[in-house]
Amino acid sequence: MVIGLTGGIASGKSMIAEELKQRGFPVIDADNIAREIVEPGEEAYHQIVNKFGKEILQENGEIARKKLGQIIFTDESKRKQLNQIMHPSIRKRMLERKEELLEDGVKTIVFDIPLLVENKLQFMVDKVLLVYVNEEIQKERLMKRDGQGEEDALQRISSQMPLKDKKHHADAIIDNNGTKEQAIHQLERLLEKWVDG
Ligand SMILES: CC(C)(COP(=O)(O)OP(=O)(O)OC[C@H]1O[C@@H](n2cnc3c(N)ncnc32)[C@H](O)[C@@H]1O)[C@@H](O)C(=O)NCCC(=O)NCCS
Ligand SMILES: Nc1ncnc2c1ncn2[C@@H]1O[C@H](COP(=O)(O)OP(=O)(O)OP(=O)(O)O)[C@@H](O)[C@H]1O
Repeated sequence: MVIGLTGGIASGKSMIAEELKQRGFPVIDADNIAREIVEPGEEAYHQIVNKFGKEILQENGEIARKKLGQIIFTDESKRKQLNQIMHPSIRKRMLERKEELLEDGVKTIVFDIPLLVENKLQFMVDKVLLVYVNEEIQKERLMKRDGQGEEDALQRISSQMPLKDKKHHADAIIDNNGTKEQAIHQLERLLEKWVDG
C-alpha cells in the first residue's frame, strides 16, 4: 500500500512523516527529491538555468533556493514554468524509489507530496492522508519556522490550493490545529485501521 501524505506548506507533513519513519515506514519525500534533481549537472538544473538565467545561481554554481522561491511564489506563470520542468522528473524518481522498496519486500510506503491534490496525483497512491490546519495557524507556524514576514508567508500559502478544499480529496484527515501529541494520537488510530487492521 502507498499512503499519500499531503497537506499545505507548514501544515505538519514533515512532523507526521518523521513519526511514520520512526514506526518503520519508509517515506519518499517529494521536497527532498526536488532538491536532488536540481543539483548541478542534472538535466533539470540546466533547464532551470536556461529558463531563469544565471541570476538564480549562487557563487558555487548551485541554485539559490531563496531567490528562486522569491520569483516563483510571486509570479504564477513563472511557477508554472518551474513546475513543468521539475514535476515530471520528481514523479519519475519517486516511482523508481517505490519500485526499489517493493523489490526489497516493503509492504507499506509513504509518499510525502505537498502538491498531491493540486497535481491530481491520486493515481500514484492508494490512500490520501491530509494533514490539516486552519490558515491562521498555518501562517503563524510558517512565519516562525522560516523566519518570514507575514506577506511572504501569505504569498506561499496562496500559491497552493486552500487546505479546506483539499479535505474533499482525502481518505483521512489529521487535524493538526492542536498539539503535536494530539496529531500523533490521530495517526496511531489511523494506522491501526489502515495497516494493522
Ligand atoms: C522554489 C524552491 C527552490 C524553494 O525552495 P525552499 O528550500 O525555499 O523551499 P522547499 O523546497 O523546502 O519547499 C517548501 C514548501 O513550499 C511549497 N512549494 C514548493 N514548491 C512549490 C510550488 N511549485 N507550488 C506551490 N508550493 C510549493 C511546498 O509546500 C513545500 O513543502 C523549491 O520549493 C522548488 O524547487 N520548488 C519547485 C518544486 C516543487 O514543486 N516542489 C514541491 C513538491 S513537488
Ligand atoms: N501541532 C503542532 N504544534 C506546534 N507546532 C507544530 C505542530 N505541528 C508542526 N509544528 C511546527 O510547525 C512547523 C511546520 O511543520 P512541518 O515542517 O512538519 O510542516 P510541513 O507540512 O512539512 O511543511 P513544508 O510543506 O513547508 O515542508 C514546524 O516548525 C513544526 O515544528
